[in-house]
Amino acid sequence: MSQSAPYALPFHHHGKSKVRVGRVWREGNVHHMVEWNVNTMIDSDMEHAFIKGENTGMTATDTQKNTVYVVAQRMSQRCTVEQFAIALAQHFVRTYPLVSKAKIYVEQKPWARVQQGGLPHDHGYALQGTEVRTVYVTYDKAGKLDVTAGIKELSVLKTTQSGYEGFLRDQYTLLPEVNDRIMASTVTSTWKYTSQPPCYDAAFNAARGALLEGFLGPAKGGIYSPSVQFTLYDMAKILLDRVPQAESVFLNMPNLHFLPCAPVGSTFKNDVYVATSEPHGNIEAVVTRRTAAPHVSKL
Ligand SMILES: O=c1[nH]c(=O)c2[nH]c(=O)[nH]c2[nH]1
Repeated sequence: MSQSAPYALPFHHHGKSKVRVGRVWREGNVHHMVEWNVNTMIDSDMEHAFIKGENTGMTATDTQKNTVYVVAQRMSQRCTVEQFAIALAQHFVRTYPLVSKAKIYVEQKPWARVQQGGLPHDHGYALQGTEVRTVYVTYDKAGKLDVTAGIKELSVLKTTQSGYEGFLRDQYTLLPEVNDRIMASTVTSTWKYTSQPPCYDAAFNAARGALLEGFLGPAKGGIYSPSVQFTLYDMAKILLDRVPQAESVFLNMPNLHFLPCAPVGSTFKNDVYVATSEPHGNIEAVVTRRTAAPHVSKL
């Protein structure tokens, strides 16, 4: 760094946000489509741009955006969002000498093939739910690859098998203790892989299934939740059981309150609720294997 620079620049990176790409793989009449929202970020030796106003050697964010489409086209075989993010990160590090690390975050929109008369449609998709599949990949010059997969805003609700009792009471506490309430959340989770699973899609589906099972329990009867906290830990536990390549699970769980309602002229009869989204509780934790380093990530 320049001797004449009056202040240090301990951190900088630059990238392009929200690059939206659709990718279709046409296998005869059967087409496969994904939609990705890509965020690129690169660490590079570009102090001179900040301090001296010299852009020599800089990989412009416009170039990064263009590269998203180039690498999407290069993925000639159907691929997972993780494989795409890895290819993109490796491209930046391997192509540009001044780039020391690429950090790629991608959200996949929940397009799902429509079933028509019991048959999968050749080329027709519908949006499934609101949850988004995510991946955050980093790759550096030393060849260190980190893959953190996730799901954003998986909306879940159960009408019973949830309560909240035994908490501290003082002059500020109004909340009654209950052993039967509605529990609802939009779960955001990320899990970091120590090694590559045999199939990223299968690992994602297993993780999603684990989160749902931890929240809801078995189809018949469900499972009792004494708090969002306990359920969160259970969800992460099942995920770590089912996905052996995952080492650390981050979970963010808003507690979306359904408030018992007494309609005018009546009382609460376990049937009518005021549905709310704000204010909401917010419970967050990281659960890891004993030997693993935690990753804290809202991505
Ligand atoms: O499961 C819950 N955890 C809390 O921490 C909390 N706080 C609260 O008011 N209700 C709940 N419910």
